[in-house]
Amino acid sequence: MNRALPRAAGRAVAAPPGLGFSGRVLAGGRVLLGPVEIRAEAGRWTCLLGPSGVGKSTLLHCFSGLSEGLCLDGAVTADDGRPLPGRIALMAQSDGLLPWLSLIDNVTLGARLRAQPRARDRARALLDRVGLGGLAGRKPHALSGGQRQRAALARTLYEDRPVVLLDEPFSALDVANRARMQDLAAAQLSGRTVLHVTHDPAEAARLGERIAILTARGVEWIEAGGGAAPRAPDRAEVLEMTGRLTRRLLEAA
Ligand SMILES: Nc1ncnc2c1ncn2[C@@H]1O[C@H](COP(=O)(O)OP(=O)(O)OP(=O)(O)O)[C@@H](O)[C@H]1O
Repeated sequence: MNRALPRAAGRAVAAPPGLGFSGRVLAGGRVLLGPVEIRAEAGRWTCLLGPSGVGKSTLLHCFSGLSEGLCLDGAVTADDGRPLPGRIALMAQSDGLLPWLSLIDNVTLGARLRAQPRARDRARALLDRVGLGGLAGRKPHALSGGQRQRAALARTLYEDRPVVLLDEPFSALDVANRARMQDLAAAQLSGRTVLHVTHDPAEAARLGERIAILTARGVEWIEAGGGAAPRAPDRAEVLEMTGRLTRRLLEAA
């Protein structure tokens, strides 16, 4: 199949594959997740909600290959049949910033670890976009929790991958920064395959093209309405969807 290449900030990226996981995940003989079947469609933004401890982060770790200590009784697939390593960026729940590096060196860390040239101008531009342009030389300990999370977002966007996994990426942000960072991520990651774990129904209602609720009983899919994302937070369809998702999560608890 011939897919248009998404462009972000004027840069073409490789065609994104869809992702699938089918099966169970175990650790030490205990089932952490599943049996479950879940898909993130190619080039679309999928939000994943669900109660704490149901296995959302575990699923992202399986997709990203960070499954140390986990036993996969099932399959992770890319629908173009090609290997996933090298095509995925993960923004984990913890910011993972290295304390001895400046912000700009943290943003370009992936390139450094891969012994690739570092695009410092692009890193600076991304730090600007997340509102940290004046702090590029600072070390992480001198930042607030929300600033650290925005630096981690800049590092994820810097990776410029066709598949992006986001684990509660805006959870530490104030309302205004949260809306701004949601808008930025939606623009930068448009056309990529995004799987976004969140506890915030309003966020899923703004950003999700498809929304999944994962519970111990399985996955419920909800097709988002309200037009192209990011949707205005006070749009009637967004408010209605926020209420609907909240009700479903309360019922699932
Ligand atoms: N490597 C591991 N070894 C053993 N147990 C694990 C491991 N990783 C996760 N777990 C357990 O698996 C379950 C699912 O954890 P996970 O972090 O995936 O949940 P979650 O849905 O992302 O929760 P939250 O919304 O609170 O972040 C939890 O009971 C957790 O304690």
